[in-house]
Amino acid sequence: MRYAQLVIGPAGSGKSTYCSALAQHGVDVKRNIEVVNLDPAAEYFNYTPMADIRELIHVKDTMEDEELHFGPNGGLIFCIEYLLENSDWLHDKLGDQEDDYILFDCPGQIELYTHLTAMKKLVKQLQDWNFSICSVFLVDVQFVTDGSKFISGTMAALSVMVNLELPHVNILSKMDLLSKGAKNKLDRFLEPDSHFILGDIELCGNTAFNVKHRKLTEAIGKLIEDYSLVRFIPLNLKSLENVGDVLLTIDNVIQFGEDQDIKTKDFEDNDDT
Ligand SMILES: Nc1nc2c(ncn2[C@@H]2O[C@H](COP(=O)(O)OP(=O)(O)OP(=O)(O)O)[C@@H](O)[C@H]2O)c(=O)[nH]1
Ligand SMILES: [Mg+2]
Repeated sequence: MRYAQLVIGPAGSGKSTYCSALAQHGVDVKRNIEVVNLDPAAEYFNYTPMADIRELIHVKDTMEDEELHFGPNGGLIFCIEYLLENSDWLHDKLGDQEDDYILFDCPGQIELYTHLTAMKKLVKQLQDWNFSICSVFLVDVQFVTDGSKFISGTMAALSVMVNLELPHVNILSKMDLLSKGAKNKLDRFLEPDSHFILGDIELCGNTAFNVKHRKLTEAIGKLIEDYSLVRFIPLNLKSLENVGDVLLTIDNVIQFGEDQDIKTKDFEDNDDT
């Protein structure tokens, strides 16, 4: 078995920073964590990738091509489909090391995860190569600090979960940037309590539309609460302990380390006899 995190989320949510921080954390705790760059338009990241899609195809190739003439978003989708058609390239780059742990740093176009099929096909390919994989959806915490934004962030997470059909972890990134007041408020959101979230939704006038709209928001809030549909884990990359905890949560989801535990236990049992 091999292990992977599909690191996804909106543009600028901190995916590449997360990947490089986790790779560095791996070095600190003597764990091998590799990163693969899957963003064909990436300009800068702070890690040494074990594979980089830009070596295969760059989004500029698709935009400058006389026949294709894509814009940046269409070009990106073309690149991911091109990668799927040339999966041998990725297979070679990934090698076949048992117990490998790889982060896939994905592009920031949210439509790739909410309704297009290219990412799903990529996931299927990785599973066929024996990867235990989960999606890690990053949301910039600064975009969910009031009630209505929190609900819309939650709905975005939910549509990604439904589309990818993978074990899934939602992360609130950039916690280090949050003020103390905002942090306290967020704590109330994180214990799903739709009444608190709803109390934080501003009503601009009591027009018939606003009243209806509020009812809808309440219904969605209640649905999320009653079914515990979406949970977020806050991540502060500046806290070593927090990074370790988040990694452990994800390890459990992809069952990383379970074999090792069993092996250790067998050994201990043998010792007793
Ligand atoms: N303070 C702080 N800044 C962060 C953190 N994570 C990311 N940033 C900053 O946010 C910006 C975007 O970060 P990236 O890691 O490039 O985000 P991304 O999701 O990879 O962006 P795209 O690949 O363009 O979609 C950069 O300026 C980062 O320095 C964080 O945990 N704390
Ligand atoms: Mg990036």
